[in-house]
Amino acid sequence: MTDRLPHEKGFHVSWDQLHRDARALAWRLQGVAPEDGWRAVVAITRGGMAPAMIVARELDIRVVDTISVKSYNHQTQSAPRVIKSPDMEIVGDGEGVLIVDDLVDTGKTLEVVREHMPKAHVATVYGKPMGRNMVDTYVTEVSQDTWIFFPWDMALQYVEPYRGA
Ligand SMILES: O=P(O)(O)OC[C@H]1O[C@H](OP(=O)(O)OP(=O)(O)O)[C@H](O)[C@@H]1O
Ligand SMILES: Nc1nc2[nH]cnc2c(=O)[nH]1
Ligand SMILES: [Mg+2]
Repeated sequence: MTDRLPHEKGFHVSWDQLHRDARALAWRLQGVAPEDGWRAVVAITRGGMAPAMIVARELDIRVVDTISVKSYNHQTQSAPRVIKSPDMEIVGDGEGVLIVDDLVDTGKTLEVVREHMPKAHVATVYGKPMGRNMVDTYVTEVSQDTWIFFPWDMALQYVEPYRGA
């Protein structure tokens, strides 16, 4: 487990917001694409899968692979482990390849992923200051003491009105 600030704030992201932010990410990535476009997208599972799908759709990238890195159990972090690698025949050293994740926090996940594909372009939708240097392109920054809640971890539920009957 690593020392980290407690999460004092929550940043709740709806599907709609995620879609808009992932499209904004795709727009930026379009601006820095190699001349003949990105060769492939590698999603960091599981959180990178929905953003990677949206980016691949916007940029018409048909080759999509995954790398699976496990480090968090709820909000507790341990040393990241690669438990599934992408097809190295496709991604090679990462040249022309986009790596997509939902967020960077401490940057430890991306450190491990970058070792696999050193020349890849790393993109996340959200970022926190500690991991900022591990990302080439991202859209929205939140403070280090904020926990981001994604739509796949939430459900709509009834709330009591402020003033009861
Ligand atoms: O920058 P770091 O401190 O390494 O944290 C960022 C990673 O943590 C979360 O994944 P998690 O390990 O919770 O797995 P999941 O994507 O399967 O939910 C998130 O999706 C990033 O991949
Ligand atoms: N959902 C979620 N997963 C994370 N993994 C590391 N930081 C975060 C975060 O802020 N939110
Ligand atoms: Mg993840």
